[in-house]
Amino acid sequence: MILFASKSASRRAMLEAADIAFTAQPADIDERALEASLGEAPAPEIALALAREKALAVSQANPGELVLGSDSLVVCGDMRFDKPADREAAAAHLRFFSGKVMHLHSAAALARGGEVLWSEAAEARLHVAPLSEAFIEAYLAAEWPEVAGCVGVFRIEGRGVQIFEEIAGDYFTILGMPLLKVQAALRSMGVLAR
Ligand SMILES: Nc1nc2c(ncn2[C@@H]2O[C@H](COP(=O)(O)OP(=O)(O)OP(=O)(O)O)[C@@H](O)[C@H]2O)c(=O)[nH]1
Repeated sequence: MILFASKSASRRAMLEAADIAFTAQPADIDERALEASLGEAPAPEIALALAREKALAVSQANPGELVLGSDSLVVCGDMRFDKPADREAAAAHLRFFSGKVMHLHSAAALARGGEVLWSEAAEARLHVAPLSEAFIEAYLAAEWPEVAGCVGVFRIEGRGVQIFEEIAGDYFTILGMPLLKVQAALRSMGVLAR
């Protein structure tokens, strides 16, 4: 059994589908302050730092437990995006993404006793179709507020597919965590049977 330092429903669903036993204990860290302190570090490094900090925070509070943390962020053009603050921000994000390539970086980290044992990041590239105002309004009418908790303002398992013309990358990375890498790490640690 591992501790999962996440409130993300889609990440928890991934672990359940993979039959990875966990107890959820979301990390209480100031993600935006940590992200701001990293300045213009490369996006994978920011996602890794946040995933590590979430795992470390919960591992320090639970000595002896193996803790998994994860984080996702989007880079598009020269801008970095987290989850939309409100519906207006969601529409603004979609307007900006229109016709561009969205780089979705997801990272995961495993920690025990306040020490990071493993961490990795993965990137998916999602080519966004030209999005009209009419489409954005209809899309948010259907998908808000469900996508309020989604970086990139989409649920790939839902109507998010309508936004894209082409996707390159791992499905789980897009959902929010590089699950295949997490599974391999847990197997290498003997937590999961091979
Ligand atoms: N359902 C769904 N969620 C997505 C998708 N893409 C990204 N997300 C979610 O977007 C969120 C990214 O925000 P984060 O700050 O990394 O994580 P969080 O939701 O705050 O949860 P924590 O792990 O507790 O930090 C995560 O919950 C991802 O699972 C998708 O296609 N479908």
